[in-house]
Amino acid sequence: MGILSEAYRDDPVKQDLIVPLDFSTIKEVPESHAWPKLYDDEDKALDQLKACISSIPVIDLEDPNALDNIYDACVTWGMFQVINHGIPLDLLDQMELEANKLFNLPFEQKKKVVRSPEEAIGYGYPRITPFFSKLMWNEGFTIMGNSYVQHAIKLWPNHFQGFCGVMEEYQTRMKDLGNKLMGLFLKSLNIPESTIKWEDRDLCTALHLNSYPACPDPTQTMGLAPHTDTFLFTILHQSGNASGLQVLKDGPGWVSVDPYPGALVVNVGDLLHIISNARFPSAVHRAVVNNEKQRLSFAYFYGPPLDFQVSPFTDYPGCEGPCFTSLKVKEYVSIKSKYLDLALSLVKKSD
Ligand SMILES: O=C(O)CCC(=O)C(=O)O
Ligand SMILES: [Fe+2]
Repeated sequence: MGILSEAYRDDPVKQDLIVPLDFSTIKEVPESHAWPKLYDDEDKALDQLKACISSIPVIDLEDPNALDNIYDACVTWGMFQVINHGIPLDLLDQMELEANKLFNLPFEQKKKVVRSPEEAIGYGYPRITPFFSKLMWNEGFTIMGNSYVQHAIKLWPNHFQGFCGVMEEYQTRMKDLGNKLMGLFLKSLNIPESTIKWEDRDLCTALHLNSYPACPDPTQTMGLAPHTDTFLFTILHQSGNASGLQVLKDGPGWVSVDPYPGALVVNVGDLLHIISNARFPSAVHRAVVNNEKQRLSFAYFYGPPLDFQVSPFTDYPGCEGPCFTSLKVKEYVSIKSKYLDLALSLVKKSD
């Protein structure tokens, strides 16, 4: 955790881009959060049509064809949903209860655990906020390792154990699932596991809880601006009661990724894009909001140790050489935190 904070320390964020609005008191979208109109009724109808003709695949991890399905989904979408993933559904329910408990605290309480300017952990607006001229309709809480303990004690001095137990269990289960998915990604790309080796305890992971409060005019604001995730891949749980996640696809444009009962969303991030030598796209995605209910999502970011050297794997038929320079994870994290969506192009090899 310390090392990742180091990577962020060079770029402290201004306080007003960290502390969210007290959304519970807001009756209309303020100028600070008004993005150019996102969609109108025609777009909405089009979205529904697109959802009928193309949607990201749902893959059963116990299906004998899971590996081929994962490869196809990653090449086509950089994203898929998984079922039979081994995460108990009641743990997902408990996560929702705990996240609700946190985000529904009075604003003054939540401010006690606000992220400090050079850190990645704690409560606040998304960390990508400084790259956009408008603020997002989102409040989040980031956990790395056991950082949640100090925060939970501040929030609930006498009953922090419930929150802590669930966060710990969730991270342990996510890491196991992450290891399993990592093995499948490598297999699907024909990359020998021996070329990508690290100690489990050194993995760089983070858990980010997102809350998107119901919004008086969802067409006017953005829940989470378009981005790619930095690490290898992300495992996302979205609460079942509201859609919001969208993935960008050549052709149809923004395609909704609606919650599928019991499924988790998995998306390719920048580092897997680099390792796959651009065979897997790093999924560009965003979240929109709705005017009826709060939406929650939990993103678990799975990354290699920060000292790991990331190199494109080029030993496959038809490969014309590496598309990216090889670099350490912490170097890439630092480039990403300075340049966001330009980061991948900055590490691209010139012809
Ligand atoms: O809320 C969502 O569906 C997306 C969250 C996300 O992309 C993130 O936290 O990086
Ligand atoms: Fe994301």
